[in-house]
Amino acid sequence: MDNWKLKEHPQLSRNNIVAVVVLDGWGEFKPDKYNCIHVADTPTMDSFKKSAPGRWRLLRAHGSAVGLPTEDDMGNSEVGHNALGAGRIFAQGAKLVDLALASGKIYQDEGFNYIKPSFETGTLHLIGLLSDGGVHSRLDQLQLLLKGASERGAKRIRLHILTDGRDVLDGSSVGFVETIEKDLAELRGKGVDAQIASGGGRMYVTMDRYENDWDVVKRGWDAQVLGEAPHKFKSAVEAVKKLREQPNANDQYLPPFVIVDENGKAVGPIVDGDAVVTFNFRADRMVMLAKALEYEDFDKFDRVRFPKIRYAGMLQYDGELKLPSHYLVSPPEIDRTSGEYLVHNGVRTFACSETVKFGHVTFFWNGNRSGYFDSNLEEYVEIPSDSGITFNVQPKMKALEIAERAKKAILSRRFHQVRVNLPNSDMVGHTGDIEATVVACKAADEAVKIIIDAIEKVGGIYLVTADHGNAEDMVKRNKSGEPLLKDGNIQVLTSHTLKPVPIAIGGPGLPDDVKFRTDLPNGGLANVAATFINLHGYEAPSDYEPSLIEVTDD
Ligand SMILES: O=C(O)[C@@H](CO)OP(=O)(O)O
Ligand SMILES: [Mn+2]
Ligand SMILES: [Mn+2]
Repeated sequence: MDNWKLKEHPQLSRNNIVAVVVLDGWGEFKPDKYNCIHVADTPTMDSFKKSAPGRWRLLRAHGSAVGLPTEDDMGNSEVGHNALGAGRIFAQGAKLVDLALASGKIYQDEGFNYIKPSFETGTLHLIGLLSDGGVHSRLDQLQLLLKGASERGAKRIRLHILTDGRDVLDGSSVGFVETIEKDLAELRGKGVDAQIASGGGRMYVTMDRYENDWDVVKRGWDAQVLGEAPHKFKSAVEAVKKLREQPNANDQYLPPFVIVDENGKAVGPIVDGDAVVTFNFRADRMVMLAKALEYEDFDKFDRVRFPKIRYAGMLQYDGELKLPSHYLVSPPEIDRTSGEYLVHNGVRTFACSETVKFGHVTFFWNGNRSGYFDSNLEEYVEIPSDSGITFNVQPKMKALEIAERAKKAILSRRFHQVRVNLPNSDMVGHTGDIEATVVACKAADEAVKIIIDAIEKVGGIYLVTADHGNAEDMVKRNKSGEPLLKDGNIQVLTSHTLKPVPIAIGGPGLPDDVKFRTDLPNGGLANVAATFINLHGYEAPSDYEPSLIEVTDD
């Protein structure tokens, strides 16, 4: 690729300072007491809405608009930020794995053939998130993989499960474990020695991200590899049921457990000669474990034992690090992202969030690629997140710090694009704590105000949007939209939603005649990159989804 030069925009000038703000988990929904954004005091975001339709509108952020298999798939940060940064819609991991399983190609490709020799004398270990959430993994894909691997010679299989409660309702873990236990029993009926070997809640065991807290990965390592955990059970159904009885227990944070035989011995530690597959397709929360499983040199925690295994990821999780080096399905090839174009055209970028979302505006934004395109033109700042807490205890998180850092970058006039992710509505929404989520939404709104004020001072432009819904609806509903009661109680929705997200543009640098086009009613997140490329004074590459704006002459 040598033609990185973007054409100058015929009407919009270059060298503007453009703030690109992504509110994580901020969708649009009717006023309702379970709509935390509506309940919260959010004057800044509300004020944008008044400029509709010309400078405020809604965007699609789920399903096919972000490359997911069906319109029932809620949006998520990975696919959302991929679309925002890349300006095009790519078939995403969930879909690519579906296709590879349906065609059987998954069993013909390099990754599976790499692990297969271990089936002869070793065990096949499958590690991943056990739910049908479709954000990080999917139960039906795991079921197909179990069947497919056993038909192709895996004689001893151990499953290391992570319970969800974040992409699906809390408490649903029991049902998922029961379902997979049935599949394993069927396999045993066919002579395959298959069982669950360990488990734990995704947020407490294994699925940390962006190196926020290595202890999370270590707890998983101890259970999965060493066969050691504070809790030991004879069966996983019993484990999950019992551990959920502890005060304040929930699926996301279940402590690690191992399954033991009648002599109290762990049934499935990972040992030399075994094969391991991490079956999540989504990258961010698997990269840390992938490093622990693959890197010879590793100093993040004491692994005690580093077994000689054949390891493959469901996908390759990091295209820059080529991690893991073996994988069952090739990841989407998200190339020529907006960030790469901007550096080739001399546009200077500053990106910032706190640890738990830092990779969203860098790694995901740049097409699942770590590092800078050009460190002379880019600066990425990570504000350390609190670790070891659930964010309902600190619903303001680091929103203020992120906004202040962005403000400084804007006022310095050193950057053309100042890009941030404000995590509050998403991270606190996932805790299911409605009161705290209201506080979170207000904090995010205040952070937006700080950034907008800075843009005002430098005569710049702002573009404020979100990656998917979450805090705007915190209750499970029936088909007619009423809360779906269970035993007379509402069921708190901890997951993302299918709702559209707002986008607002403005600022003193935005010419009066710039408005949202009216001919893109189905516009989605992938249309945003061309939009901000225009705001930087350039035409977007011709194969990008069209820009949302036009320069009118009235
Ligand atoms: O926390 C996460 O991993 C997901 C939900 O599973 O949220 P987000 O896509 O917003 O990062
Ligand atoms: Mn998100
Ligand atoms: Mn989320």
